[in-house]
Amino acid sequence: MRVVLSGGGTGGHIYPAVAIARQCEAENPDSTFLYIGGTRGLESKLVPQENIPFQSIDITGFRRKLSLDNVKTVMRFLKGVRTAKKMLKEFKPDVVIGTGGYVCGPVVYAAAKLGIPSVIHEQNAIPGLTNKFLTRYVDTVAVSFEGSEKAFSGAKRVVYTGNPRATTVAQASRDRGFATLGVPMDSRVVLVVGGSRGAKAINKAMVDMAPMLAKLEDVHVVYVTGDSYFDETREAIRSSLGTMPNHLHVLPYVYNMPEVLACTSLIVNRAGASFLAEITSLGIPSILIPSPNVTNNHQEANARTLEGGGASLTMLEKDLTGQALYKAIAGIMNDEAARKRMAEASRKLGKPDAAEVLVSEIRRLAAGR
Ligand SMILES: CC(=O)N[C@H]1[C@@H](OP(=O)(O)OP(=O)(O)OC[C@H]2O[C@@H](n3ccc(=O)[nH]c3=O)[C@H](O)[C@@H]2O)O[C@H](CO)[C@@H](O)[C@@H]1O
Repeated sequence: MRVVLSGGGTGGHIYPAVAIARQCEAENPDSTFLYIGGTRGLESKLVPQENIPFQSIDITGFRRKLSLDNVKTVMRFLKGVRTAKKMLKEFKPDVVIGTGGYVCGPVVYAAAKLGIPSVIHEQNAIPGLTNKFLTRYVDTVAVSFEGSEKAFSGAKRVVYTGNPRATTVAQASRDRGFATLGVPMDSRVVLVVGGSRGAKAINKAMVDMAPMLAKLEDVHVVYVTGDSYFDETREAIRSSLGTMPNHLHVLPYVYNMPEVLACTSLIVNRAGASFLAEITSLGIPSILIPSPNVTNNHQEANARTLEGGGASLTMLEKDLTGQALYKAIAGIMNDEAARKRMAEASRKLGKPDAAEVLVSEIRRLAAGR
């Protein structure tokens, strides 16, 4: 099968596309791929590292307010469609898959216009702008939440698949997670992350909380700042504590996140949909701090779903302080029964076979059925 993948901007749109490629390969090692991403998104760095052939087009997103920039965006979109058509005619895919983010707009639209079977995968319960626009052009919309089908009125076909990244993490090695972190096997690990790009508010709370962490017994705190905040955050912690404690591991980014998640006891995070699919696939309890700066406040909706199921605590950014975060972490890590109950509830919300379900839909389309 010849497959074009497109999605980007942030990790939450890129990794599901990579997970689809891995599942296609596992089922048929002769599968060939082309990933079409944006010139400026995180995908231009991550996809080549995954050894998936990568080509880029120049594209920006729409602003919600009327502005001159939107005129330029329309021009770039049309140019993007022309470029994508050329790439597709050359690669001759059996199927084209978009996983959200601006860049998949022109690529999936071009595929539909050329009559190539196409699919979009939506990670959130509320669709993003690009996927909403593409809904009426594609053959299938694959959704991550059961019941979110109704958000895609006008689609030819909507299928509940879950998020394919759930399958990747379900297969990851826990031992390799401990080994790459350099902590003893079976340590209790609390992982703190601010989505795929880091989050200033979480970084500030972590700096304030750092002196309290020594009170958590037998716990390793792995704290991922995001590339662009790494130096300043690490320095702030060092200067507040005078040293970097052994049980605190500050990292800019984690490239083998599935393995690190596999050895995590509790996660503190934003509430991006791909991350949530991953942590429920593994049954990890969580404290979620939804980003207040996303379309339709969809991260709070994501977080409330997990909280409602008993898998998570939601902490709104306006209530986030070092003290409040420490209290929430200690409350869960010092109460093993509560942590286990949350873990069980988290696992109940997971869908670890998502990639298989989605790839079987992709095969059906590629075979022209
Ligand atoms: C600000 C914004 O618009 N965020 C959106 C974006 O979030 P974002 O890109 O942050 O997405 P998620 O939090 O859902 O996923 C992040 C992905 O990056 C990976 N990862 C992250 C950090 C790291 O160090 N290493 C690593 O590999 C995670 O394992 C995960 O696969 O896409 C999500 C869709 O999925 C949306 O729900 C989010 O609202």
